[in-house]
Amino acid sequence: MAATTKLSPYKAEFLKAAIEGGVLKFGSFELKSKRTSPYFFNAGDFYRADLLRAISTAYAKTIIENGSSSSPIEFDIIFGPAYKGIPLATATVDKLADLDPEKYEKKCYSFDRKEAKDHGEGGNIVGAPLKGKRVLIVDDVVTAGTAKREAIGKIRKEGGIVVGILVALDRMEKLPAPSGDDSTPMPSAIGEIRKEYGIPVLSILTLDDIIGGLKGTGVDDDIKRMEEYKAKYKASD
Ligand SMILES: O=P(O)(O)OC[C@H]1O[C@H](OP(=O)(O)OP(=O)(O)O)[C@H](O)[C@@H]1O
Ligand SMILES: O=C(O)c1cc(=O)[nH]c(=O)[nH]1
Repeated sequence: MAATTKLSPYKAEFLKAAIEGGVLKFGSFELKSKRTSPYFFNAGDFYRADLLRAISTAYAKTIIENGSSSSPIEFDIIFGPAYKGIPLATATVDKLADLDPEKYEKKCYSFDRKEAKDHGEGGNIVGAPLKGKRVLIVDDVVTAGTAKREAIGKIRKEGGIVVGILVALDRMEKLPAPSGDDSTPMPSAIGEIRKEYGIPVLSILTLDDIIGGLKGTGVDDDIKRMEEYKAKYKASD
């Protein structure tokens, strides 16, 4: 892939790594929503060390960059919802400590079990205790928002304070309309979570970043299909 020019360097590097590593694919994919998408991002494929490094670096830089803006995300614990969120959250806290030890080396990670353990240490949270702590959720994507709401519920039940969510990709797409009519304007799942919980939901990349980052790289057909998909499913918020 030729170098991308419109994105900030860390976003462009992440996009390049995701495509070259086969994590971001182009073609025809059925989503959880049953929509047929011309692109698919599978965070379960970040299992190779160089790819894990690429995504944890991009998460860490998104946090650091946001931290220098007027609304910094201050947190004590990065929480990764089971299962795919677990390696993402642990790698991110490690990468943050590498990039800025003074600020991040005492930050912690934590994650949930899908099923509570009734022996040994018991419970359904592994890692740093959440009580009274500011918790940033790191995960792959938001589709309907169900898994994120569940994670927020678990964290709050343990006494943690959820301060934000960071995902790898914001697909910028609308929730399905109750009528099933795709032409009905609808908000995004990410937008609904922002409103409902009053927390920031950040992403490394958006669909617009992918389209913009790919322009001029000779994949015009993929770009066209993503633009058509966006025209059909873009959220109203
Ligand atoms: O419901 P949403 O918040 O929109 O998110 C969708 C989540 O669903 C999938 O993971 P899943 O919960 O199936 O768990 P897994 O990581 O074990 O695959 C996917 O990888 C997202 O993380
Ligand atoms: O909406 C989905 O099901 C979905 C889209 C995507 O790009 N990646 C993913 O893991 N799920």
